[in-house]
Amino acid sequence: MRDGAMILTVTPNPALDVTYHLDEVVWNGSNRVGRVAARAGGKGVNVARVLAALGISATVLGPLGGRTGDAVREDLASAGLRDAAVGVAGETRRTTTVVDAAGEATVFNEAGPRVTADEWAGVVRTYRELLPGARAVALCGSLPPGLPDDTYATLIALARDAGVPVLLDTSGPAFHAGVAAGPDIVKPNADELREATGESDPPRAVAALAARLREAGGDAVVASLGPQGLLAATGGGWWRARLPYAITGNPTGAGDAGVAALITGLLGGRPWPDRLAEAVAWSASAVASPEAGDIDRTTYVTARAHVIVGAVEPPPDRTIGDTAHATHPHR
Ligand SMILES: O=P(O)(O)OC[C@@]1(O)O[C@H](CO)[C@@H](O)[C@@H]1O
Repeated sequence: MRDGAMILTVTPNPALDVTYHLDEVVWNGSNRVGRVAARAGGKGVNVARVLAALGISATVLGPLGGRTGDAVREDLASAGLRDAAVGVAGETRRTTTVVDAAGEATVFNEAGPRVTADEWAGVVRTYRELLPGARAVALCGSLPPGLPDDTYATLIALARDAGVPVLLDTSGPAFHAGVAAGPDIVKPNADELREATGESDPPRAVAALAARLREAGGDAVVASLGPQGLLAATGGGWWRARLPYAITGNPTGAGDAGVAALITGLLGGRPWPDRLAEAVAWSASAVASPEAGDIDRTTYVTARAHVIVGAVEPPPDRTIGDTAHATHPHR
């Protein structure tokens, strides 16, 4: 571990996250919005925000452009987050989340601006410069139009060459290509698992993905299954972690809080059951806070005391791959 160094979060498609809070949404009707929040977002930004709240130094990297990009930069600065963003010509996107009083959230994510190869080369250059000072890297969220499917795979290879542990949280073809580059941890949700493996049964899907990840030199699949909690397949065993009760609020960003906890656990070399319990509790604390990227510490404390973590057997008809692959110093 590099003392005094930071966690680098990469968000290729950052956003100005706009959240509308209403008592009740009338679809096909006209709605009066009770409260509006607009802040810097995108998955890696949320991860950095949570890390910062936990007292861990984080740097945000990604392309930003136009007035929306300026608004994102300003918000990052006012949140005290270090930003290594690279300027691009296209206008940074907005996302809109509509949350009602029952905690039902509907998310509208714009595609984002087209990022050119030259512009992305600038981001990769900054990434290379920051890697030697990073304790870990989190690669998070969708790719904007214009970037190839192997964008994350390239960043993973660079991190591995530099000996920096890396976590990948994305979907679609970028996820497929990223897994093949062997990141230390991947964190798919139920839809991403199904999409990546063609399996609808989560344990079988996790087993299939874990086998693929191990083959590529990676280690752990931590699947977030909503109210059913986390299912993790690691080189050291399988675990399920969940809360015995439901949390209502805004679930947007809950996965990002979980990612922040997983990275913290990775750096501390904590046992997996502990890392998963932390991830579930911080995710719960994110649901209980109104905006993505925020956490509610009271909810964390209660949730941490109630998380149930247990070892589980992998599904019998699939292996999870050979655990005797070369071990990584950070695992
Ligand atoms: O379009 P992506 O990159 O997949 O997701 C973007 C996004 O919905 O994810 C975060 C919640 O995880 C929001 O802050 C953010 O805007």
